[in-house]
Amino acid sequence: MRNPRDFLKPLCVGAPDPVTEIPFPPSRMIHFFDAGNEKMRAKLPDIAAKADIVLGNLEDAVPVDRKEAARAGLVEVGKTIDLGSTQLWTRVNALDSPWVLEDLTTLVTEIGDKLDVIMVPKVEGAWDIHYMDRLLAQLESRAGIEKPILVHAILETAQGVTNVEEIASASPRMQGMSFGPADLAASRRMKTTRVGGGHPGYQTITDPTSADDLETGRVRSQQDLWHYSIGRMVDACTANGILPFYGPFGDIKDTVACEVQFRAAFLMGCVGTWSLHPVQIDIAKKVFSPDPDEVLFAKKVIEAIPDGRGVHMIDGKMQDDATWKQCKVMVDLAQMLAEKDPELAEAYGFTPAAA
Ligand SMILES: CC(=O)SCCNC(=O)CCNC(=O)[C@H](O)C(C)(C)COP(=O)(O)OP(=O)(O)OC[C@H]1O[C@@H](n2cnc3c(N)ncnc32)[C@H](O)[C@@H]1OP(=O)(O)O
Ligand SMILES: O=CC(=O)O
Ligand SMILES: [Mg+2]
Repeated sequence: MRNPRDFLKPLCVGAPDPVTEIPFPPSRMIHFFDAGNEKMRAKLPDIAAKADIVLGNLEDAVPVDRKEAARAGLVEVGKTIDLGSTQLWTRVNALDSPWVLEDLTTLVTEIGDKLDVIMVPKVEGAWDIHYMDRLLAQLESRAGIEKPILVHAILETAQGVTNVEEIASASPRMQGMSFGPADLAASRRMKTTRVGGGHPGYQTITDPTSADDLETGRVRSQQDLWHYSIGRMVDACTANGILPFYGPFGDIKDTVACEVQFRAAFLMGCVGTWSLHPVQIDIAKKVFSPDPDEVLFAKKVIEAIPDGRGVHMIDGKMQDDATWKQCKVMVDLAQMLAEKDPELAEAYGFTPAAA
């Protein structure tokens, strides 16, 4: 284990100092695009105006013969497109692939000052983050980068889930984690063919009403395949001051199920999700911006209990120190989002000056 006193020292002479706090700007959706696809690249300024984070994907979904085009397209994006306050991320190829070294070398050297976060797929343990940590420090030093590039791990292998706590605490560069249900399903030998969401076969059933009739009157209920792993990810991230995200939802046309999957993750503590298609940006924005009625109630609780202590009845519900803290989480998030979005500021009842 590293000497804890060295944890916040750069891992290469001339590299920037690690951050002490992970920044938490609006992060409701990480919008994936293929920078090698000219059509998608052309849409990026409009997409960036709506999305909190845009991510140039170099890994899965980019075919082998277009890996270099995707990388070169992302360099062009970084050099030529002004994304305003929208963050620019990338997902590099996996650490066991032949492309990742060139991904990292090229991107840090060419647009390292524009990249906020590098998403690393198929992270299995702290050793993968340690590799990234040292290499990024060397590349940052060589390129004269002043702000450290942060690292985001995808939780998408059985070994990654087993080691989730050590991954979350492996480096001060760790910005957060995304849940990757597609690769995780394959890694675990789950018998599914989907990218996220539920499965009609994963159910519970009530007892039979009679021994002779096993069919009628029994209620079946579809269960959440991902609850356990998302819960572990949320706890590991939050315990280490980093941010948990849900990942992809592949049934682009099923906007209803997408919204349900996103909302389950939001309620469990995720701060955002991936959007794979422009239609998912609006779903993510709706779900990961807290409901105005909940925010108004939370504001009422905070106003009614200025010191956050004791027991109170508000609208027939018991409130105490713990509910006050929940309300504070809700209002702080609402305030942060309202600063970016005047419509939300109005819905949440913040005057522009207070927002
Ligand atoms: C398991 C994982 O690893 S998930 C992460 C990896 N996967 C990805 O990154 C996938 C990203 N998304 C995509 O490639 C596409 O959205 C697809 C393949 C899913 C669907 O694409 P299409 O069939 O072209 O969708 P559709 O016809 O509805 O597209 C409408 C328009 O939106 C554009 N568009 C689609 N997806 C995106 C996107 N992610 N970003 C920007 N523009 C997009 C299309 O180019 C098309 O433009 P046009 O109207 O000018 O022709
Ligand atoms: O990369 C994401 C996944 O679900 O796999
Ligand atoms: Mg994956």
